[in-house]
Amino acid sequence: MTTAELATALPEIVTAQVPGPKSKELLDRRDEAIPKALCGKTYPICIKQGSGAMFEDLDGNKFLDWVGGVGVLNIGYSNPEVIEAVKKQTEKYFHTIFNVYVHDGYVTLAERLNEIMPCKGDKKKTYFANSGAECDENAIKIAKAFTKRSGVICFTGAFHGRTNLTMALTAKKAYAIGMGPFPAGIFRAPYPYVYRAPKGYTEAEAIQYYIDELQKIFDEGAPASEIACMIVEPFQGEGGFIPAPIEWVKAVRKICDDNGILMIADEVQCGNCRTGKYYASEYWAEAGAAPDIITTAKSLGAGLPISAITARAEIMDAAPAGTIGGTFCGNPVSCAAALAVMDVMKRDDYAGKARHIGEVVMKRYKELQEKYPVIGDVRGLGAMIGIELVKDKETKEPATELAARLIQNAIQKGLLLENCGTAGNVVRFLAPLTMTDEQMEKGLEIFEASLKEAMEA
Ligand SMILES: Cc1ncc(COP(=O)(O)O)c(C=O)c1O
Repeated sequence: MTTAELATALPEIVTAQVPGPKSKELLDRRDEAIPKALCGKTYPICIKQGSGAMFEDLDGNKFLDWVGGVGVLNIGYSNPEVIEAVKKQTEKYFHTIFNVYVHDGYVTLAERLNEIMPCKGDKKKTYFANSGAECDENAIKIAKAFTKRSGVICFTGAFHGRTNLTMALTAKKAYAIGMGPFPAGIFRAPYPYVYRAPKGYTEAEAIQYYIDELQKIFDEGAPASEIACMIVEPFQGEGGFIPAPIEWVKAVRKICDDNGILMIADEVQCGNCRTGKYYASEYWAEAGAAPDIITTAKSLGAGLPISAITARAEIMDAAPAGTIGGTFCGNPVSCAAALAVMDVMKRDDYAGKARHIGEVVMKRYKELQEKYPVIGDVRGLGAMIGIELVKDKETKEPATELAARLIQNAIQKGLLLENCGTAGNVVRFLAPLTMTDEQMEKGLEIFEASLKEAMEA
């Protein structure tokens, strides 16, 4: 099958079981060659080629991908314009070390991001790193340099990466076992998940509860004058696909303004058109609560490693020479890919595509919520949607095994899904925004059939 044919194909299993024989052989070799920590058994899938929202495995099974490389493939697999830009760049040079000799792609990409990033201020600057963890870590270093303070506030459910500092900010304890000691001065407040606020609260009361909990850090943890920054995911990803309510964001903005604290929006997963805006912080800016610093990665380079930190010039210029930078940061091939991604996403209105897909999927998920008592909360922003499985709507007890069975069933029918959330009971929707309407319908059909089977097991 050609990649052009694959882009519009429908999910279909051609071997009786996943994994088929060719994939099985590679999986066995993987188990011998790669650390156990990276050899999970949930996804017995080996890719041969991808196109649009589809990929084909080594055995010819065709999958519709609703995971999208965990937010990396907003523009789909192997976009031809990105391929062309990467080819052109590789024919010129692969690498320069930016602080020794400058290349045009780095500067142009920075200028383009400075224009569109909805953070506070007029004159902005951007610095590039290689991954989500690196951009978050560097945003915090820059915030410390600017404020001359060392404290950092993060939130429950947060995921910011796996370097020593970002691991300390990441909430999931299992990811950090035996990895300490971690840096001092990190404080954690509850992320404003209204659905799980103390029983009986109205939405407004729940938001106030989360604001009060945040304030407690200043009373019990550290004075506000010692805090450099707060780092928040506008739409929490790994923690369970939860949008931060705008009234809470406005209150956080005020707390930051009143106390000289910088507000960092981590758009590593939710950025690059996923939520129906180019960056989710646009929703905050429209409400008068723009963050000071925005970090992004994943779909920025369509799969090539690149991440960005953008803020007003006075913040970015506070980092002394030598404190930021790295050999591969702003690699020319990654910058070329990111520039092509931005051209395509702006020209073809990818934010609009996310709104369209989001509307259709959300409507269907809400119908499923009415129909099946195992579906608790359903929430989303654009095409970033979480559907939560519970044992009982009243108690909201997580149905973790049910989510695992649903995912397994869907894989056998050609739909790739992934879970998230502290209990692993939220199924996330992160399909490439290139998905056709026909593929979306087929995916929704498979989703419901897989859920029904999982409930009957
Ligand atoms: C919100 C957020 N921040 C940071 C990261 C870390 O990114 P990376 O895995 O590229 O280091 C992730 C990864 O999933 C993420 O979702």
